Order: sequence, then C-alpha cells, then structure tokens
Amino acid sequence: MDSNDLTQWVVHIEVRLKPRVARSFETLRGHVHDWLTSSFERISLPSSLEGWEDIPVLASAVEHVEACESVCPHPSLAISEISFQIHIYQLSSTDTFEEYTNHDGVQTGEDDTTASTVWELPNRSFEGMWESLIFPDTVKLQLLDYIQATFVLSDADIDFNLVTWNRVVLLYGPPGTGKTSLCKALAQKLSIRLSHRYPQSRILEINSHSLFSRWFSESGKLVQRLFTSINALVDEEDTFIVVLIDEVESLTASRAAVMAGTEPSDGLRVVNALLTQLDKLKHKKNVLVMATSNLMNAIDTAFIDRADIVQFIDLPPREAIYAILRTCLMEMMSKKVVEPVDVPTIADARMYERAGDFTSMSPSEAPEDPDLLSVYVAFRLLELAAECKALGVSGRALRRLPVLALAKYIGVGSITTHLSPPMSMKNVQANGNGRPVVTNGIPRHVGRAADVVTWLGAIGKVLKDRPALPV
Ligand SMILES: Nc1ncnc2c1ncn2[C@@H]1O[C@H](COP(=O)(O)OP(=O)(O)OP(=O)(O)O)[C@@H](O)[C@H]1O
Repeated sequence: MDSNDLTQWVVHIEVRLKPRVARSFETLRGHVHDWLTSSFERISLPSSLEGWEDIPVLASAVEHVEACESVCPHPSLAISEISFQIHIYQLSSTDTFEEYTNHDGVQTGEDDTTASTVWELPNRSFEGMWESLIFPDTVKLQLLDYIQATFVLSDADIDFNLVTWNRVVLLYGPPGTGKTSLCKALAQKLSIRLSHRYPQSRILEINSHSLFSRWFSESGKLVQRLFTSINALVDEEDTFIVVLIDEVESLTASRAAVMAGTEPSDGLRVVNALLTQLDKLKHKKNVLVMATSNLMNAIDTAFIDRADIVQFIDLPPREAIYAILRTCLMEMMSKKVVEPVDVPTIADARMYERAGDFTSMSPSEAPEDPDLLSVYVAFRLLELAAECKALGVSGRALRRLPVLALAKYIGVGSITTHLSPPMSMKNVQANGNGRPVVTNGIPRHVGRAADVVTWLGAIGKVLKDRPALPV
C-alpha cells in the first residue's frame, strides 16, 4: 500500500481473559488499544502478541492476545495502516449438555436417544481449532466474511423480500478433510467476533441418526420436536445459535430416491419436516445453520438450493499437507518428544525450493549444523507432503501419522517422559536420561527425545505401508 494512501485495514485482535476474571470488558478494551498503539510500530498477521505482561492491569487479567489473519495481502502492517477491532472474551469450560427426545416426547431414560448436543461458546474444547485447520486459498476468511456480510445487511434493515439469504452453509467433500471441525471452529470465531451483539453463544450439534425412529412414521415428528427446542434457544434474542447438522445427507436424502423406493419412506417425512423448519428459521437473525456431507449426490436439491454457500472442501494440497505435518512436528518438539530444530514455514520451504537449495540427501547424510538441518527438514517435509498428496491422504490421516510412526518404527520404549502421567512434586526425581521440570505447576520429566531425522524417516516408512495407512 502507498504510504500516502489513507486506507486502513481492519485487523481483529482477540484477547482471551483468564478464567474468573471479573473486569469490565470495555475498560480492558481501552487498555489493550492503548498498549497496541504505544508499543508496536508494525504487527505481523497472524501472530500472537506479547508485551501485555508488562502492563499490570493487563497482566492480571489477560491470558493470550492474537492478531488474527486478515484479507490484507501484506504479511505485516504499520500501526497507522490498521483500524483495530478488539474482541475481549472468556472461555466457557462448561461441559456439553445433551437434549433428549424419544418417540412420545417424554424423557424416560432407556428409550431416550440423544438428538442433539449443545456447547456454550466460546468453549475451551474448541480453542485453537481455527488456527489448526489449514486450507488452501482463503476458505476460512471467506466463510467468516459471509456471515459478517449478512449482519451488515441486517443492520442496514434491508427488505428481506428483495434481498434474501437463508443463513445456511453447506460444506461437502471427502471424509476427514476438516468439515466438521471447520464448522465448530467457525462457530467459536463468530461467538468471539459477535460478542458485542450477542453476549451468549451456543452450538447445537444434531445427531442425525437419532432422528430415525424405530416407530414407523415418527421421524418427521422427532425433527419437529427437536426444532421446537432449537426455536426455544433462538427465541433468546441475545444468544447466537449455530446449528450443526453433520452428515446432512442422512436427514435430507434425495426425495427422488425416496420416490424411486431406494430410500425408506420415513426419509420423505424427515426431509419435508427439515425443510419446513429451516424456512421458519431463516427470519431469525441470531441463527446460522451449518451442514456437512460426504455424499453431495444423495442430498435433496431443495436443501442444496437453500444453502447460501455450498463450499467444496477437498483433500489437502501439498502446501497444506506441509503445514499440517509442520504443526504435528512442532507440537512434538514443544513437548520434547522430538528434539527441537527450526522447522521452516511453507513460505520459506518454497523459497529454498525455488532457489534450488535442496540436494537429494539420504537420512545418514543429514547435516548436523542447525541451519543446514533446518533446510534438510524443509526438504524432507516437502517430499513427504508430495507423497501424501499422491496417495490422497486426508487431514485426519495426516494427524495420525506421528502415532503410527512412533508405534511402528521408532518404538514406544525409545522415548521417555510425556508418555507417563504427571507426577506430584514429591515423586519428582531425575531418572534415566530425564531431568525434572515444572510446567504450569505440573512436574514433568524431560526424557529422551527422538531426533528429527529419525522421525521424518519413520513417517516416510509409514507412508510406504500404504495398505495399512487409513486414508
Ligand atoms: N485441512 C485440515 N487442516 C488441519 N487439520 C485437518 C484438516 N482436515 C482434517 N484435519 C484433521 O482431521 C480431523 C478430522 O476432521 P473432521 O472430522 O472435521 O473431518 P470431516 O471432513 O468432518 O470428516 P467426516 O466427513 O469423516 O466427518 C480433525 O480433527 C483435524 O485435526
């Protein structure tokens, strides 16, 4: 951007408070703004910000500050180019609660089926999920922008008869590509970003299979009953509700298939009931329906037609695989399971690749010099990512590779420490190669870690066992 250009980019700053801190969010927002504008010249996007620990009022209340990714094409921005939107939030640790329904609508215990599970948002169980999901392009930001666009139009009091939307998003694609996780992560993000409008947020996950009653013809009624409880939640106008329908094809089986006799006739009642209920929900501002499917062809076209966004989520491309494997490796390094080295980002790895810095090297020739070792790691990770891409490995299977590598090729016995449960202080004593440390008050042993070259080699071997590798 031209330095004379007065355009400012909106940058979202998310400030997570410690549990049980009872301070005015408005006052804290002011302190965070003052700290940002007085302490930084530039901010990298995305990045975790540090330095608030030196401001007593922030140190006593804050747990984490994140400058979120932005549509801005620059990796960092000068403070003068930024218009801050500061979101203060506190995580709920509340366990999920389940809503029960049965054929006659009375909770009786044995016959009850769990029709839905509800979480308060933002919830500790979903923290970090957004960052951990890696997709090509700007899939995540586009989805976030879509929701924000609906709020801009709602605020402008746009006539719903002229410009309309249904608040329904459908993600489809192969299994294990992160669709369900993306829905949950998006719900968490929205609960933080929309907290000035909606002080409460919840996600309600529908258990599609439970809605098929063993009492013939009851399923349509079960859907209606479930939506009666959803409507009760939505009626609280200061609460934002995300309704997640996983495997939506089981609830919205194509009516053509039902007519042709390839689907049970109960399916017809369910899909009709669901479409009717969705039409009623679309007038509510505080609800978003997110659905996922592996079988797009099996979904009734009337449901697809109601979705404002139909987004294909594919198997990860090489760059995303690199980034996912890198996060796995870095997590293991941070927990001392793998010896720490600098693992280049995908951007750096591609730079090395373009510069021709890679020469084919066998693991026995891996350099000892830390800088060269880090280039070697980038090289091996790119190779592994290309292999995974060729095999069509899903994101879910990628995250399993470290466990398989440890179990099959490294050997559980060759690594000590974090495999054992936390010990009390009096039990802490140096053992074997380990020495005791205290992390967050929990004593742990730092033991023998595998070296990164061995790890990468083991992951390569797991990929070679193709039949045993669940993709
Ligand atoms: N693109 C990705 N980036 C990072 N992690 C991913 C990605 N895709 C999948 N994963 C990992 O795989 C796990 C499974 O993902 P998830 O259940 O959301 O996939 P899904 O597409 O909904 O699968 P299914 O269709 O089988 O229900 C997640 O916990 C996540 O760790």
